[in-house]
Amino acid sequence: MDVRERIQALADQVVALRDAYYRGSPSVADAEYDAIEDELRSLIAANPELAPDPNPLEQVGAPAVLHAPVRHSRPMLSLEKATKAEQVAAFFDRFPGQPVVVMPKLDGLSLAIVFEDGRLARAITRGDGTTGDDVTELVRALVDGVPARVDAPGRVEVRGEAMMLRSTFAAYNAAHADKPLINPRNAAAGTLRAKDPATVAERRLLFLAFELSTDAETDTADDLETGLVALGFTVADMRHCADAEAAIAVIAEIESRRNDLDYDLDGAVLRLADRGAYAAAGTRSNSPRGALAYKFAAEEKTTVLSDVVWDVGKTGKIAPVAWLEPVFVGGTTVTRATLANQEVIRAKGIRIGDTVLVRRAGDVIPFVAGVLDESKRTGDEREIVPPVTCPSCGQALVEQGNSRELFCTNVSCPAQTVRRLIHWASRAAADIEAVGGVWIERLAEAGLLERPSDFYRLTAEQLLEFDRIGEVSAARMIESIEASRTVGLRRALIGLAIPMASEGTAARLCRAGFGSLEEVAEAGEERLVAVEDIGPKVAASITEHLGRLRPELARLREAGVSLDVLEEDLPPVVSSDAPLAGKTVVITGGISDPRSGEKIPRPTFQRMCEKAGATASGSVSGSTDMLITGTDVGAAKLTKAEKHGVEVVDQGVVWQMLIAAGLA
Ligand SMILES: NC(=O)c1ccc[n+]([C@@H]2O[C@H](COP(=O)([O-])OP(=O)(O)OC[C@H]3O[C@@H](n4cnc5c(N)ncnc54)[C@H](O)[C@@H]3O)[C@@H](O)[C@H]2O)c1
Ligand SMILES: [Zn+2]
Repeated sequence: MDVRERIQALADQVVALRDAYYRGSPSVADAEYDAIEDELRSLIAANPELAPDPNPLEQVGAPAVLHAPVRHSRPMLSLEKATKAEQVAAFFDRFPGQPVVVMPKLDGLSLAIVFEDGRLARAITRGDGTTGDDVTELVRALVDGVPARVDAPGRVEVRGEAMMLRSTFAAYNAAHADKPLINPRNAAAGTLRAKDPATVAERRLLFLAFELSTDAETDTADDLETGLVALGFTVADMRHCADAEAAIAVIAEIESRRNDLDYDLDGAVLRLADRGAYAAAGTRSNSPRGALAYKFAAEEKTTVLSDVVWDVGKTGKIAPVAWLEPVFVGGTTVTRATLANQEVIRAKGIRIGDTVLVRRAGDVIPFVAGVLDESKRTGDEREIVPPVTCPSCGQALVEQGNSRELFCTNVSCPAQTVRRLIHWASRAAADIEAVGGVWIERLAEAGLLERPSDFYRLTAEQLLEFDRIGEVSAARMIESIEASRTVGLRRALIGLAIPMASEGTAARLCRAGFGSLEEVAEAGEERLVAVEDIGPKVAASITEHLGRLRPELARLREAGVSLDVLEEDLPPVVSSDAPLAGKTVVITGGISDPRSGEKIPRPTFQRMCEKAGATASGSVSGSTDMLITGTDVGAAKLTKAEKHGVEVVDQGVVWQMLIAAGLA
């Protein structure tokens, strides 16, 4: 194929892929689409005379199907892309002396919100950049962060991104396993295409603002962020940077914090902070000159599903694991991903041999989001058939719940035994660091390990029988096991892998006054449900399983393993004049000691607040009294705090209280 043909083929592909994407059913991952655009861009740059006409790279979006078309006051453009530090430096060089803000490039859906004489008049999607869809009613009903009124006369237009939070996305998919959403961006776009807000009520969105334009006579701040905040908007997290070096540092920081946020971002945006300067910089055919997008590594890619293996877990659950052709996604090479359960596989229509979309975003385990383009099928794909017997012990499996999860109920199933032993030795439990999973498996095969208490009977002599264990490693293993005898109530309970009992459950039992694992085993369901956040199902599971494990608890005790509550797991002793007495607090952002500037891990700071009488909770809700903010606080948390009328207090104020009370 000559260059002319290649350019035409790529241009056709770009048009077709955009069309599918803007209709809501992308056929490739964004990273793959971007690669096609990049190739086309560089071929055209090298052969400008061969540029196709029209050139899709000079157009925005796609002529989407519009229900209620509205023309934009000014085009809604794309952004120029950068991937290198030099490009950031070149941007600063173009605008000497101009202040620049750096903010996350939010991976949602752009909206223009128009106010007339203070009232919300219209909300419009980007569409093809010139004409978008009127989605005012949907925005009023479903999008947080768009005020119904602003205190400004004339015409005010605010642009920004409508985002589905990752937590909303996960909750929706958990509740609708039969019809899962593929990713938050697509979900946001789909929400604003709905005919009736009631049908998508569980798919709330959050609007984060990043652009402001007003009539000449309207007196608002020159600084973009100040202007948006004054109008009452939640603003994309903007940071002023004086030079390229500072901007590059902020970009790196945004990328490193990417996993801590509750929304997807696919890069960072640099933009002139002064509204007048941004407007004066003007535009190219499809992007503003006063902004630049720095792209990060993709969190979604497509790859081939080469097989599905059914894995036996520590509670006997048999879960499908996707074996993938290696793919670089979310910063690492992924070869395995979860497929949840047989109902999810069925709902998504996945087959072995399919090209699947793999997502690894935030702290979640990589998972197969679905099949994007069924037309890629060759006919050689195979159906995924769930097993009827346990792959480890051969016992017939039982199905549980709506998602028809499969379980092996054989208590002496070898695969489960090994998983439980590995779990006992894991960091969150007994933390037997020197005995890894492979050795646990060998020791179990050799008949030396069957239950947690067996670890404490192992001798160096027994270990030395194994080919690849020498004196030094045998001694290390024994020492590591020895040290784990002080495991205590909380971590022992975690280590015993009681179904439905989480790490939080174990912590709450300790704080509720239980002194030992035996006491929990004897408590009975009634006493257990009295503990905060422990429901009847969890209580029943604890009672049943700890009852069955009574002989094992006795063996652990006999081996000198502590199953008593440890001082570190008890609630701190609070004096009556404690400065935060009775307050429920949420801590967010980076924490550092104002006296030394030293970074303080959040659990350490939380512990100090608890000593000052506070009860710490993980998320802002109606029962929160105070949101304690450190550095780089996400906009979503602040919006939520505002919504619930929660007092927002800077960490500095709390540090002063803690220091004055002698608690820090
Ligand atoms: N998978 C596919 O087949 C396919 C097809 C077409 C497009 N796409 C994807 O769609 C995306 C759209 O590309 P594009 O060129 O239209 O948009 P872009 O990547 O150039 O970004 C422009 C958009 O970024 C948004 N944005 C987010 N945060 C912002 C901020 N802080 N400041 C300013 N703008 C901000 C705005 O909504 C703006 O419309 C790309 O990520 C591309 O990969 C995918
Ligand atoms: Zn089994």
